[in-house]
Amino acid sequence: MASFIYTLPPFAAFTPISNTKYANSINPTRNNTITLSLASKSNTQYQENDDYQATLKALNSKGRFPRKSLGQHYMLNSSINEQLVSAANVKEGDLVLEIGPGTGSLTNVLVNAGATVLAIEKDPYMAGLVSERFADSGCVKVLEEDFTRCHIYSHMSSMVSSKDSSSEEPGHAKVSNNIQ
Ligand SMILES: C[S@@+](CC[C@H](N)C(=O)[O-])C[C@H]1O[C@@H](n2cnc3c(N)ncnc32)[C@H](O)[C@@H]1O
Repeated sequence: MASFIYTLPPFAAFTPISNTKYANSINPTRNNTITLSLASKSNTQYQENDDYQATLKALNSKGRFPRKSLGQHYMLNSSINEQLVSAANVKEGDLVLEIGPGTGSLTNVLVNAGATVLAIEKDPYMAGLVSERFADSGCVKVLEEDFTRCHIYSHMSSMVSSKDSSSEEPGHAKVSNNIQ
């Protein structure tokens, strides 16, 4: 598994920020029952806690198991996601392409950092889940697609233009993922 966030000084070179191997994630070989309950947003954060217990509880009720074929295992430690986002220096106004949001735990931290997120998720169930989770946020667009077949540029550029027209100082475009 590779876990990293790339920072693109507007559409320039990639710089890997971090690599976490299987730490604090649900192993798909474990017999965990998985359901994701959708948290309500607080005043400043979309969801305050995405830690192990919260995620297990969330993954519990719909009998949903991680699919090995899609390399599904989920980050259960919100502080690691916070470190990733901090290391990538994600700031208010940034536009982040997130490949494979899964449960949306990293998405949540990105949103709380002030980013707008384009999340591309191949699994229809997880895509629906993330869409629902962030439906009210106004800053997450979810595409149910295989990122290798997705016309990322057109989606990113349409989001960049809409952001540029609404802000005085455009942010950076960044890419994050945690896929196997
Ligand atoms: C290892 S999980 C990580 C989920 C989440 N980022 C986390 O850290 O908890 C990888 C995610 O990528 C998705 N995925 C795998 N291959 C993909 C592809 N080709 N295009 C889009 N999403 C993909 C999986 O369905 C899964 O939700």
